[in-house]
Amino acid sequence: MKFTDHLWNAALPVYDNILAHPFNQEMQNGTLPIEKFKFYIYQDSLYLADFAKALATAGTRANSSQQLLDFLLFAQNAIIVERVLHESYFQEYAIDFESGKAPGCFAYTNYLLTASAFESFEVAVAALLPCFWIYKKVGDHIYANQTTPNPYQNWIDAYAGEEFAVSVNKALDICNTLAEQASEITRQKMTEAYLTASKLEYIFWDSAYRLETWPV
Ligand SMILES: Cc1ncc(CO)c(N)n1
Ligand SMILES: Cc1ncsc1CCO
Repeated sequence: MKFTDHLWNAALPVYDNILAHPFNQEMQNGTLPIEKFKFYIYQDSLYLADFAKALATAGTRANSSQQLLDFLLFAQNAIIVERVLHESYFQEYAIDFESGKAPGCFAYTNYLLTASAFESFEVAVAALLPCFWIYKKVGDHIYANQTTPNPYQNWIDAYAGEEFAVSVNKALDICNTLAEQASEITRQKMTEAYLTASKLEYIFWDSAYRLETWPV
């Protein structure tokens, strides 16, 4: 069994809860209120900016120039995706939030930045993997089960698309290669990091659905 199969099994309950979350259910049937989508897009632009930094930071500790290049390309793609959000949704929906990160986004980005800088490369990769893999799985699931026409079609297509799949498969391969050469303790830490980041993915969607704010 591949290490990533083990990771998938470990976080399966979290994934099932992500699919069942009203944000994704309503995204799938096209009824998600637009204020919630706008809030999500704004939070996601803040997320992607830090995610790009985390990917580049993790890359600096890669074991080979190929892995460094892969992570730098992921970082570049995350910046490109963030810019597309600004050029498309921010214009279309006149998004003009100034509130900054909600607690869910804050928790997730800080976790990824910390893991990418202060954990081993192996653990950093495991922490960054749910951003790829869970989004791909959720995108594919929604694409296959969606109501058509759907106002969120562009978003769905981006994550169900073939271009994104290439990056996801590359990240999975790197994670498996690292796990094969790692000690059992490191593999346990990788599983822990993967689980934490998966739960933070859930928290991120839940935060958007609740239009989460900070206590005053
Ligand atoms: C919160 C979050 N996780 C993952 C992705 C996909 O990279 C995204 N755009 N946003
Ligand atoms: C995982 C991920 N999400 C948005 S961009 C990116 C890197 C893909 O190359």
